[in-house]
Amino acid sequence: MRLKGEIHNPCYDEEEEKVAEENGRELNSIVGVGISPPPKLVVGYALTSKKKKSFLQPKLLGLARNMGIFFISIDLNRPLSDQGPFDVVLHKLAGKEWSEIIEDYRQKHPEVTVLDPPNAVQHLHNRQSMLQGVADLNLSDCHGRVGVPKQLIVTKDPLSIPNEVDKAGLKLPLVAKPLLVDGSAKSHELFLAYDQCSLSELEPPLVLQEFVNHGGVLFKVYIVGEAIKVVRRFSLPNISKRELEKLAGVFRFPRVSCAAASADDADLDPSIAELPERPLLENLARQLRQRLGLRLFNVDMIREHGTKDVFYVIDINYFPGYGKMPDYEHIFTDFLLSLVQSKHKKRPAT
Ligand SMILES: Nc1ncnc2c1ncn2[C@@H]1O[C@H](COP(=O)(O)OP(=O)(O)OP(=O)(O)O)[C@@H](O)[C@H]1O
Ligand SMILES: O=P(O)(O)O[C@H]1[C@H](OP(=O)(O)O)[C@@H](OP(=O)(O)O)[C@@H](O)[C@@H](O)[C@@H]1OP(=O)(O)O
Ligand SMILES: [Mg+2]
Ligand SMILES: [Mg+2]
Repeated sequence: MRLKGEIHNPCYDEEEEKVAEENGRELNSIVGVGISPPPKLVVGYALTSKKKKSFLQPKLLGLARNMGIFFISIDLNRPLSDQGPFDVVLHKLAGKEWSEIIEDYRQKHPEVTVLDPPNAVQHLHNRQSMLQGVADLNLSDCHGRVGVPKQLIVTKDPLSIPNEVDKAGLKLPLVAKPLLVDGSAKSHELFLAYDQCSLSELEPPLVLQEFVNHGGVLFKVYIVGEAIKVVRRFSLPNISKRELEKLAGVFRFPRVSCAAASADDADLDPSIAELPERPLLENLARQLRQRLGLRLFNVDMIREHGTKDVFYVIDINYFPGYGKMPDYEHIFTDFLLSLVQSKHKKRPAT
């Protein structure tokens, strides 16, 4: 017998199919034979193949299985309500159609924890709404200040950009980022602009953000429910005044901070590498969690070079590359189990 939600999905590669089948087979035998206790938690997932590979690693699946957590692939060709039953649905897929499906499912199945609500995820698909409100967070008394670099949104007419930048008082160099983040490679194509005239070469819609010197180190703050994990990553080096005077043009740069190579073990200047203080991160994460209505995201933070505690949030990502987060399998399984526990707590005693 096959479990509901396990019918062949053409998006699968063979390895993924095997993982899901193994999970399902085991779940069946546990439920059917009745030797082991029933699974505590069934997690349905709808993820891209890239995400399945990086997230559903054997170390996560193995630990989860031992804890009674089973991951089942959602079949995108069948109605979601016919699959499961799930306790949790994990999802990251692009497109309006999927958002509507998952929102409809959420409304009809309030007993299922959908991670995360599509309208909240949507908020991060636009680099303007993504950072809205970060500067207003109340982080006083909290071991540092957190802001957003000065930025300008350009939606049309590239020829007007130099003038708009001038009017807005934005200082060069600028980082140009596509306004919309839709999971495509194009939405991660970023440029550094060294002079005002060349800005008209850029393709709106985009965000122009002041480049903040930060010593070439970035802090990735991963959030999984209540848990926070921060890692250092390599980033763009400082740009000196001299360099700025010498250079003109817009230059595309690669995805520097996405590389799995962490800067955690590098021999770095301590004033640059020192992690933001824990109370600051806890406060930031708590407020962002509330404000965004999300439980799975990460925040890219930089420290203004030459300061001890002036930070900027430059990017927030939904369901980021947790596979690269140290200890992610324990953090994730603990989080999933905490969802069942909080559900039980909410249930009225009979
Ligand atoms: N305002 C800024 N000042 C200095 N460096 C910046 C700034 N904005 C971006 N960067 C650098 O460019 C990189 C990419 O920027 P950003 O994180 O906004 O793009 P992204 O495509 O959303 O990245 P991700 O892969 O994390 O989703 C950052 O990791 C950082 O190294
Ligand atoms: O590529 P990875 O798996 O590492 O994860 C990256 C993730 O890609 P994926 O969701 O397709 O996996 C990106 O998502 P989209 O914006 O493109 O939707 C974004 O969240 C990055 O910030 C993540 O890198 P990290 O911030 O964790 O270093
Ligand atoms: Mg980023
Ligand atoms: Mg991003």
